[in-house]
Amino acid sequence: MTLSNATTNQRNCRQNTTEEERKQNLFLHCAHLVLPWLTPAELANASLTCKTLLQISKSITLSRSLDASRSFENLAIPFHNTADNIPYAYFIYTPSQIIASSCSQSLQRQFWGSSDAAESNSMRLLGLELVSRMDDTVESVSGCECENCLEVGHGNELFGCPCFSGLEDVGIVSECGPSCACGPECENRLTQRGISVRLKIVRDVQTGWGLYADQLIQQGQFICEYAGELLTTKEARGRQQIYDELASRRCISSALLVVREHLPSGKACLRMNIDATRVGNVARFINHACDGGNLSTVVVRSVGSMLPRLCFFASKDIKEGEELTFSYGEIRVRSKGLQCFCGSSSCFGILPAEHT
Ligand SMILES: C[S@@+](CC[C@H](N)C(=O)[O-])C[C@H]1O[C@@H](n2cnc3c(N)ncnc32)[C@H](O)[C@@H]1O
Repeated sequence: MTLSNATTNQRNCRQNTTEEERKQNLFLHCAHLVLPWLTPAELANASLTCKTLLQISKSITLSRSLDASRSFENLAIPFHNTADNIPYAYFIYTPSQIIASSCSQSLQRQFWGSSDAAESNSMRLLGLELVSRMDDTVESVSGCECENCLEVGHGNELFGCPCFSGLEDVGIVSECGPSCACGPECENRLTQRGISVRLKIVRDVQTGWGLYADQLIQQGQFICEYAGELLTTKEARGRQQIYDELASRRCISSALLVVREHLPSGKACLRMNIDATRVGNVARFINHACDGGNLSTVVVRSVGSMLPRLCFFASKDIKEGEELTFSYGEIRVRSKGLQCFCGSSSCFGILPAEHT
């Protein structure tokens, strides 16, 4: 071989290597873009194809298990499982209520689990745009123009803002909203700033995933909203039938909540059907306790917002590591009623089911 032949071979070889590297980098880049959109079953299939995809799938699974909220909340909410080998629960995350019909097309899947923070952030913002937030449904009512919405009086009572009415004891609270001049930092928007207590999601063999306190929580502290798809009663009835059927075969853990607001006369004046089964937030993991648990539910109205929101507050002091629970409602005898494992001394033995 002559000297010039050898040099040409070396150059071809280097060009081939660079081309191989370029293809490999492109493959990696595409995999990092596509795999976080996959469901667990699709991810498992992809991981069987080659070592590279197996590695990426593993890192996606780890990052999913570290934050159920996909950075939508202020604090990460991790999954913990020593009961079996399921690393996380898969669903589409929304930090606030959404209208079911508008999300059915756009929210079939969600970007979740990339270890690249920049990519994750831009995809999260894209996800937020896809979510048609209830904040957009604004009534034309005039709100407050206070400089300081809530002032503390001598007896520690709050007063000042006409929007404020704190009636937690009867389960209704009114907050400043989109029609008010005050901004997001206003003290009378407690439930609008997202989750501010550390929480975790723990798996139990009998009750499945459950939401737990990861710090001491004081009585009266705001925990989270019950976010999900807002359904018409007709839609809710249809979905409940399907969920009941699937739940009796242990194929699904449904999270369809019916909220009724009552007039002092006892008559129901408002009914909300919130389904967090497919699209929801961490409240979908709150299990039932026959003794009422440690959470109370409060209907929160924000001035100018058309629809109220259902929020959870601590009904007593809650220790770090304690499970957060509330009562799903009255027990009703059903042929396919699920067994209750709440463990309280007043346990009825059967899970309450909604009259949808
Ligand atoms: C809103 S989800 C709560 C999260 C659920 N544990 C999960 O794994 O996704 C409601 C479902 O959780 C289960 N569950 C909740 N409380 C329970 C209890 N006290 N005993 C047994 N199962 C319970 C039932 O399967 C119920 O349909």
